[in-house]
Amino acid sequence: MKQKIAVLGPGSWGTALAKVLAENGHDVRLWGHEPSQLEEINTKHTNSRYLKEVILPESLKGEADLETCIQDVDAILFVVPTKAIRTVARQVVSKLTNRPMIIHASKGLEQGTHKRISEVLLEEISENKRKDVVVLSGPSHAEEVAVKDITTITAACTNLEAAEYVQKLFMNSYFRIYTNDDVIGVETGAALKNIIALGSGAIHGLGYGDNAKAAIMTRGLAEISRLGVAMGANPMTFIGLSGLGDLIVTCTSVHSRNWRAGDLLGRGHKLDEVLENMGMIVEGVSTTKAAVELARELKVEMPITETIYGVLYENEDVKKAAKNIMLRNSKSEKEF
Ligand SMILES: NC(=O)c1ccc[n+]([C@@H]2O[C@H](COP(=O)([O-])OP(=O)(O)OC[C@H]3O[C@@H](n4cnc5c(N)ncnc54)[C@H](O)[C@@H]3O)[C@@H](O)[C@H]2O)c1
Ligand SMILES: O=P(O)(O)OC[C@H](O)CO
Repeated sequence: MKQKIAVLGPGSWGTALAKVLAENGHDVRLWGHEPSQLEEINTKHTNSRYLKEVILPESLKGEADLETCIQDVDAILFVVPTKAIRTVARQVVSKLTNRPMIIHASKGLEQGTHKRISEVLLEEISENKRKDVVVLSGPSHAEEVAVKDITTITAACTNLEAAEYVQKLFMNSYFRIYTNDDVIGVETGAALKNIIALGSGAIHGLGYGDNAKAAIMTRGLAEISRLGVAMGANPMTFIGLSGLGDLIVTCTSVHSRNWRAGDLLGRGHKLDEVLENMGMIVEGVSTTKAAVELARELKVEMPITETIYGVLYENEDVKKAAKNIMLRNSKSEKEF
């Protein structure tokens, strides 16, 4: 059934997801705070800063006024960077007139609180103002979804009916959605893979080969799972789309902003310079800080994440860091 949907965040991912929804016949409005970008979406049907050469459906409307955008919608999809989730949720809650389904497709952990995004949304949008909160996550670069390349991702909610509602909204011949009830596992896999992608890019930038890439992905998955399980996740979720699947795509694709940022760091560029040139969100940088703090608090060993933290926040030399991690005390692969 045709649904009215507000998409908040007209960056690469918000635009690609809004395009899928509009192509599926839904009434979609895309909200952002850059008037010229919304004007471009409405007149030229493009969003050239984020998705070059992609033509958007004419039915997809850009909307500058948040209140108008969320008026009477069946669902609201949050796709702003993690650092903006709480602020945007607060803006939304004061303007809600009905009880929409809340969906989010962002990947990260909140700075300071270390909360998952769905936790922030549940905290800010009280139950009487919304239906469930559903997480959308998996191996999916916006650039490929926007040209209808085949993609599979996960819709997660403890209420499977809500996850199935979201599955139906998005499913089509190039975009396949699976459901999952392990929200913690799906969100932690999504957030933490960006840290490992930074490392995988750095390894490439330093000139190491495929063995090193396989090593960081495999041992990275081990530490993602360790922290995720300590947070309450089902370990099996980490070999699914939102875990291993997303780790593979982010650690191997040139589309990945996290991988590209890591590659530049490996080549000796400074973090500030890398982030300035990227022009889009690189979630792994702030997630590294939140993950290290959380791992220390929960007493979970995360040597790769700690090493990347040293490079990002303590000015450690990336070349030396790569050597040092290889020379840590020997251990068994079976130690979880
Ligand atoms: N790009 C992808 O392929 C992809 C895929 C899956 C998930 N994600 C996740 O989606 C989230 C968004 O990523 P993206 O790639 O679209 O980022 P982006 O940098 O391309 O775009 C971010 C958008 O959010 C807007 N924004 C930022 N702060 C805002 C605020 N306070 N209020 C309103 N709008 C604000 C920006 O104007 C921009 O339109 C991230 O968490 C990312 O990890 C991205
Ligand atoms: O471009 P990245 O590194 O933010 O990754 C995008 C998506 O999360 C890949 O699934």
